Amino acid sequence: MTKQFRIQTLNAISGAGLSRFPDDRYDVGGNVTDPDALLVRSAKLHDAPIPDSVLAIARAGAGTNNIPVDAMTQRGIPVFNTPGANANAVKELVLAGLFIASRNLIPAARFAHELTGDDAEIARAVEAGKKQFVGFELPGRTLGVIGLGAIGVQVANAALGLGLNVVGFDPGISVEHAWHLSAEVERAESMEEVFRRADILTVHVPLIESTRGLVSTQRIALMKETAVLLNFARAEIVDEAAVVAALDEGTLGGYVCDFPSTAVHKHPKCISLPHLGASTKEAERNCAVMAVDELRGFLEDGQVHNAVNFPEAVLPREPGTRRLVIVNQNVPNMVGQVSTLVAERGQNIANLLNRSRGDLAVTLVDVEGELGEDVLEQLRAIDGVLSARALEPAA
Ligand SMILES: NC(=O)c1ccc[n+]([C@@H]2O[C@H](COP(=O)([O-])OP(=O)(O)OC[C@H]3O[C@@H](n4cnc5c(N)ncnc54)[C@H](O)[C@@H]3O)[C@@H](O)[C@H]2O)c1
Ligand SMILES: O=C(O)[C@H](O)COP(=O)(O)O
Repeated sequence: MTKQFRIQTLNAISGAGLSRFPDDRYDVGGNVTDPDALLVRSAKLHDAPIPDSVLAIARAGAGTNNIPVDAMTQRGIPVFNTPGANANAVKELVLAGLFIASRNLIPAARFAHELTGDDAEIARAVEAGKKQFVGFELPGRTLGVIGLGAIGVQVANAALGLGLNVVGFDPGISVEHAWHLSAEVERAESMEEVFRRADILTVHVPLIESTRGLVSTQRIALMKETAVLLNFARAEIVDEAAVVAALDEGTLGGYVCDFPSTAVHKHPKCISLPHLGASTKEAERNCAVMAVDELRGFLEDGQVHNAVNFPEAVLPREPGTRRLVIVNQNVPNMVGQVSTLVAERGQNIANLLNRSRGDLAVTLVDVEGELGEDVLEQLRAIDGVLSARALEPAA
């Protein structure tokens, strides 16, 4: 039996999320063809053809740099992500990174793993060898945080609890995140100030053109020679060649990141983890649940919540009406043309919502009576309409 919606998953997505797609109406899986929506984690979609059937893409996670967002916007396809759903998991790994760096934990564990002999010999080797792993304590040191979004705020607040001084920089901090940021976090006047002052510096910005190579040769040169750089955001935010050069010259103390590469994974002053930031059961569940709910909201009701390229458009369904979901360019007279078209058919509009973001707008129109393919053809023919769908009556 053909089901109403088809979802193609391009990564392993938590069952706690997938089970929210009602079985009787959704076909879900990696082999689904002609999907209405794609559900991904880190799968790279830039070079993959996105089928014409796709109405929406959801990223069960934070970063959408693996998705051609601009091209999807041009096609009128919303790209959803799951803000904050994995922030605690990343915060915990960043804290682990702090301790890994301050107490030389990975080389120390490697040393212990390599010990040979009987217990007495091991005990002697431990006492002789441990001095090479002497670390430093965190209270009184300064943590610099670049990017105070869902993750940066949690890292900053938790670091205060460990006795660190925290200095942060985020010119675009949201009101929501500012509310959650402890007043004890000092606001830096510039990014450079953070680089200069930090004993440990951590970056929590998205990978976009303006953040690519943000940790550059020039900025690393501002850092203390003993400073440690943490990168649990994206590899490309850091100029790896510049980091390796500074580590080799002794002008940077260490680099801990979530992104192994040929440049860093074997470097004696680098610790890299295999992109584990969001890999907890809790984060995987949170992200999947949120992403599935976002997709269902859009497919079933035309609602847009947490899209990175679309305006928020949330309008409760009007019982008994059919809904037109129109994605259009944000130009004058779109709503006028849509409502005229409906009125000329002698149909009443029970409810209407028009929301815009940049060059794009979403128009939801709840209409009394039938809506056939003809009205959709007419809507799609309007200059500036990118897509139009009609949804069955709400219960
Ligand atoms: N390692 C992992 O597994 C993992 C997991 C989750 C997220 N991430 C990465 O971390 C990034 C941040 O996640 P988030 O949930 O905190 O996102 P978020 O959108 O809540 O926060 C990002 C913050 O960065 C700020 N920002 C952007 N450009 C900046 C700049 N040039 N200087 C200073 N601040 C700037 C924004 O204003 C925003 O407040 C994601 O985009 C993703 O790439 C990695
Ligand atoms: O941006 C994110 O949310 C993280 O990088 C997590 O990626 P993952 O879902 O592939 O673990």
